Amino acid sequence: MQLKFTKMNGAGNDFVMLDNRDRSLSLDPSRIAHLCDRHRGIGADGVLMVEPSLHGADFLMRYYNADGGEAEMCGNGARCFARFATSLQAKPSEEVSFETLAGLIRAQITDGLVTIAMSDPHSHRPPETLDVAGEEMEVHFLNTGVPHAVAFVSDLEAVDVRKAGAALRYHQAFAPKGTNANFVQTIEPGLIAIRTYERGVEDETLACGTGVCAAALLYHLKSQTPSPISVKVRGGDTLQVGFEKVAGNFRKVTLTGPADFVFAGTITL
Ligand SMILES: N[C@H](CCC[C@H](N)C(=O)O)C(=O)O
Repeated sequence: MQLKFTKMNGAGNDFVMLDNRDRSLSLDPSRIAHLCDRHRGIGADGVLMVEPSLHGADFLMRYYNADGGEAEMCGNGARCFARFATSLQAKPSEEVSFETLAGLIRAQITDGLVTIAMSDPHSHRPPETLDVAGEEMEVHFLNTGVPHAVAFVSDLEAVDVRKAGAALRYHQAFAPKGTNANFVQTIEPGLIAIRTYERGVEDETLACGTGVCAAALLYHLKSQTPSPISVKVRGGDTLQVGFEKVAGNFRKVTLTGPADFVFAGTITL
């Protein structure tokens, strides 16, 4: 089987993009994982498929992690999806909407930067002290389309993200589905830095969009710093998170950042 694909990345979080508007593709988890394999496949943190909308949006977005499992949402992936899906249109639009398992996402494309309006965050938990790989950490939690545990630290470079990230990702407190694990350091008021161990990639990624949103919103709760909040990711980019508070709840959360085409090709499966 010859499969056409496009490779993109959003702030270093990289993806295989597939056009499945005819719904002819049916890839099992092992094939998805093969596409993401950095030695035997194309190499990526995940796979995004463009499918026809089911409820009146422009498209439907399916997201799969590198381990082949489907996830509800992907923030960096959604920005890449917006640019890729509109590139398939006869007259590419600058605004696009698409359904995800986490809800409807609207995107605005301007000069290579993409702003997505996220689904409303939920399931906020007050911080709790957890044993994370033998170290006591105060851990916050928020679901921004997918689950995120966030620990604020004084020195991001000193964190063993693979060890502490895996311990948090599989921690009993987040069983059975687990969570993404984020470590955040305040750089200056309104600017934080983040490192993320991603569920389903099972490693640190160069950026995690939904993690960036969770970190920014939880940082607001800690510091009362107003919107927008800038977040510097491991890959070197700085993403912007906007939000409003309505009756104490976060609403109109937006994520702005790059979404770049890298190459297109055909893989033999
Ligand atoms: N690994 C995440 C999904 C992708 C999130 C990340 N790539 C993003 O940009 O939001 C999970 O399984 O919950």
